[in-house]
Amino acid sequence: MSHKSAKDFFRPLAVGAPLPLREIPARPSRAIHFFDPSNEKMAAKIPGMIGTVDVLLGNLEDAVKADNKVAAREGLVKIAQATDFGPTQLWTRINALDSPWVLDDLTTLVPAIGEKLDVIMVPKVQGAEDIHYVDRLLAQLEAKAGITKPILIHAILETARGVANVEEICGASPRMQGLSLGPADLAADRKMKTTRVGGGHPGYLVRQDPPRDAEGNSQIDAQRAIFQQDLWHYTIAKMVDACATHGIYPYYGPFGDIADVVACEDQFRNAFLLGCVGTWSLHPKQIAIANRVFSPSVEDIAHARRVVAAMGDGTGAVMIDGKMEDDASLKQCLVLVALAEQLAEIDPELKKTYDAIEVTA
Ligand SMILES: CC(C)(COP(=O)(O)OP(=O)(O)OC[C@H]1O[C@@H](n2cnc3c(N)ncnc32)[C@H](O)[C@@H]1OP(=O)(O)O)[C@@H](O)C(=O)NCCC(=O)NCCSC(=O)C[C@](C)(O)C(=O)O
Ligand SMILES: [Mg+2]
Repeated sequence: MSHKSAKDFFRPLAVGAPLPLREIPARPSRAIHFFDPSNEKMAAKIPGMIGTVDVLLGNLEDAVKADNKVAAREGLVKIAQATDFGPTQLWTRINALDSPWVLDDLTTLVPAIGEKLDVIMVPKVQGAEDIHYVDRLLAQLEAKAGITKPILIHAILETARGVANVEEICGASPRMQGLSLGPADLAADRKMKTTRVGGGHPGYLVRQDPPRDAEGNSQIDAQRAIFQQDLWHYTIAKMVDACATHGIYPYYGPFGDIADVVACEDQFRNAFLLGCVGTWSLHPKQIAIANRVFSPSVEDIAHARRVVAAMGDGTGAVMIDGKMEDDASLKQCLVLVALAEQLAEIDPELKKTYDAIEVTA
């Protein structure tokens, strides 16, 4: 097997293409909001959403009817050309690499709106070879169109092989920006026996042991607590480790039960706590949930700042409220403080909230 030299990653893959980035910027992306550019009612709402959501994503793949694929592509070009996105990022999800639409997606979008597109999400990525294909093609198209900044790639993990190859996918190109979980396709590909788009399942549970009677016999019919488990824990944890290893960003993905805003918030928060930086929003009402969950809470920031203040030069151990804090808990607190600072830069309301926190001794 041949390997690139380390320095090859810093050279463009086509003469005249922009230089690859050495670091992926940590731009806030709490919610990646999906819209179908062929749906005129939905598309009309997009300019008004700028500034209220971190990422707007024109979706061309699944959830867009086959008859509307060309209209979606052309609709995205029209919206992007006519709109100043200000602080909001513009992403797209192209069709799958084995579909009849993807080549036209790329050869249309890059020349027409390549300067405005921050990230291209590639669905159903199986291994590094899929990223290499898109990487080279993007470089050629960028060079031809005179694009000045490299368009980044985000891969959706939605096949068993993609999950098995997650490490090589993350490291396949300096364009790799991050990963999202694609729970619906992944469930189908793995032959899981669920029928939902993300979220939990009441059958995936652990049950409390049965109580015993005076003779020591198990009372299996007694009332026992059950604890529903998270179907996605393994995959998300694997994604988080692979992304952290490669300096890129993990995201949860879709939560299809739009009406169940409570369970949606729980699923998002699990991902936030495990290390994800954001999630998807399929419906306008999921944006506020994502923004709330993926912004550190006032309590967390108040505590983090207290630890930072108490830890002085960052070494040693101190007691705060009966708990030991040391170098490693300080590092966790610094993750939260840094995230709050990034978010405050783009979200004036949040800045006011964080600025108002008083640090107690
Ligand atoms: C769920 C649906 C059908 C409910 O659509 P609805 O019309 O029934 O909803 P509504 O509550 O009646 O809508 C209220 C208003 O909001 C608008 N609206 C509604 N949604 C949006 C939106 N996203 N962006 C902007 N506006 C939106 C809608 O047009 C309407 O406007 P109106 O008040 O003027 O009548 C609709 O929200 C929708 O199509 N959302 C996007 C779905 C999507 O992108 N799915 C693909 C991603 S998930 C996936 O692919 C899986 C994955 C990763 O690949 C894998 O796990 O394998
Ligand atoms: Mg999918």
